[in-house]
Amino acid sequence: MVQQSPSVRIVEVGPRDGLQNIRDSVPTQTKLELIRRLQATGLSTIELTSVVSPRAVPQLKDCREVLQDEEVKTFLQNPRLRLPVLVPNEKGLKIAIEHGVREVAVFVSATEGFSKANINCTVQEGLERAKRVAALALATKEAGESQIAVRGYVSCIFADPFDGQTPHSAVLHCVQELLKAGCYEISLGDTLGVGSPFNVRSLLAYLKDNNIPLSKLAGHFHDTYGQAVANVWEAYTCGLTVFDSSVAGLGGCPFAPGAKGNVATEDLVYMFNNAGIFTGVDLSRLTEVGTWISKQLSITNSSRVGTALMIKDSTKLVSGSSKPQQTKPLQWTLISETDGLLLHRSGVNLKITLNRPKNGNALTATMIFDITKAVTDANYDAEISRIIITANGKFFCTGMDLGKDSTPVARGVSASDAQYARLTTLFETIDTSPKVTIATINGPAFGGGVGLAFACDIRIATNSTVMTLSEVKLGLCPATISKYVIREYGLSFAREVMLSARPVKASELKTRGIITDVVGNVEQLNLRLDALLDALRIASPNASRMSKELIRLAWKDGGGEKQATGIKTLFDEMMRSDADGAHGLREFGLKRKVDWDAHTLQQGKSKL
Ligand SMILES: CC(C)(COP(=O)([O-])OP(=O)([O-])OC[C@H]1O[C@@H](n2cnc3c(N)ncnc32)[C@H](O)[C@@H]1OP(=O)([O-])[O-])[C@@H](O)C(=O)NCCC(=O)NCCSC(=O)C[C@@](C)(O)CC(=O)[O-]
Repeated sequence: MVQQSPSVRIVEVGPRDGLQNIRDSVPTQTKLELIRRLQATGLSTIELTSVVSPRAVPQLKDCREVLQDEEVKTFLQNPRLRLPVLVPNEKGLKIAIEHGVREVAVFVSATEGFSKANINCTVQEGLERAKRVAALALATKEAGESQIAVRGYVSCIFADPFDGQTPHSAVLHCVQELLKAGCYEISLGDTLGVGSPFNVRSLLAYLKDNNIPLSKLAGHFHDTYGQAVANVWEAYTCGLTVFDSSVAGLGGCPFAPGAKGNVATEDLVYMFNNAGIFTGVDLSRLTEVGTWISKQLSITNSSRVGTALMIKDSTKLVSGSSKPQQTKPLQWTLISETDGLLLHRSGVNLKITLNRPKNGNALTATMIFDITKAVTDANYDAEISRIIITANGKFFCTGMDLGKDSTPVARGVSASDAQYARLTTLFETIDTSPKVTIATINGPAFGGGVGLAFACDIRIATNSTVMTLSEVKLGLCPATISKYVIREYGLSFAREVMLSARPVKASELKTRGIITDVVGNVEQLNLRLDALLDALRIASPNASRMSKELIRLAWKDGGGEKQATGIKTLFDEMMRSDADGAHGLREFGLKRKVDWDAHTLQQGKSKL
């Protein structure tokens, strides 16, 4: 297969620029793991470390160990990878060469104040030093090997923390000198992160007018004022195609109070991907690296894209796949059909479909009995892990059957025990089910229909869904369902909607966290359900049951003796040698992920 070469090259500077300002020492193994993970995302240029004095940059005092690592050594020999190492002087260069480094980076500041503070010399002295290092590096040419490539950095291109604004001419001077010294590329660093697109365009135009080929320049923007992504885009439209960035936006500048790190690599990849500009980087893997390193360093992930994608991923479990159309639909087999109810089965999933659309799926006594029986049977079936309640037609469920022969009150009779018992048993059977229950709500719900949805663990819905506690309009109250409605809504909101019978739309239900996901239509709802069920394969059914029990204990007996005893019982149960935990931990030790659906189906025969 022909490999497409990236239209934009990203220079990942996380392991060096990103880490060097972190005060707590980062273990070498974490640095190595970061490099390995970054390389696996498709990034082909990664700045490995900096061979500097441990006194100057204590965080990178393990640069030799990093370069000596066997995997890094293999990377260094890979002709497809560029792995620059920052070297401040000849000593650093010598060490880098000894470790097989094939590309080094030299750096200067365009401004005197920062040069003095950062490398304790004038700009001119810094340039002389960089030139000496570059000359030595370029002179190095072992038998059969190409010479060492040299990249140049110019910092403070827009402003200096001590001197203020940087004149364009100061940047031009440094760029000219470094190019003359043999640097193949100069990275222009907005070290303080103060520049904006206007400054970028103005500087690049000036450099171009002064005969600096833009193909020799790279952009290195920090994000202090939130302009970094915009600056990269502006530089790209001006003609630059190489950009420095760091995963999770790692980095900072000790001389710029409040300075943010580098522009986040995730944000760049996302931006270029959206513009159809190929970076060669797998965004999803990169996001995982950003999340991982942020956790390792106990810092907030500064990548907006990384954070957004991480949240999206973490809600996938309850909200289904972000791309339902890419989910392979499950095969559902009809296993039973009664008056008003269909039962389908797919693997460990049982779907109960209310099938009385002409009457808005209002709950007849037969339906209540059949739903209760189906849930009860499933509760005892070791091969069922999840129960889905959904409906055919325009409505999800219009609640208790109000037909004239259906309710005692409609018949002019007061004896209501049987109806009370029916409804109570129905909702309680669902609510106390040890299985994961999912209401897949295809449209409006009223009264008992709301109760049906609220007795379930997870709710997903179409945007035509509206929930109405309409009982007061009929002179009734939401009696048996109140247990679940008030639990999920909370007292104040429950009071408001019970007393007003206000229809609550899907969008509001989503905002309130009642519905985890809203989709456009029933087809999408079915796909979203399948995606959700697929995502839940990672969860052990027994662990889910115990988790449900913990929630119940907190709800019913929070802070009390019963909760404490219940937690202890569940703790003991999960630690048993024959429990799911034993299997899960064994597989974890073998670095294997458990498909709990497959595992469940291997145990015993289904009763249904
Ligand atoms: C749903 C809309 C807005 C549709 O309003 P619409 O779109 O104008 O359609 P419609 O009214 O023509 O309804 C379509 C069909 O569904 C029937 N239908 C509809 N709902 C029921 C029902 N519950 N029971 C029996 N039949 C029902 C309705 O009678 C009609 O059948 P058709 O006349 O064509 O043969 C309207 O029909 C309506 O307002 N229905 C009543 C909804 C309601 O208020 N439900 C609450 C019931 S009380 C309850 O659930 C008590 C409980 C359980 O909470 C107590 C407790 O908690 O203990």
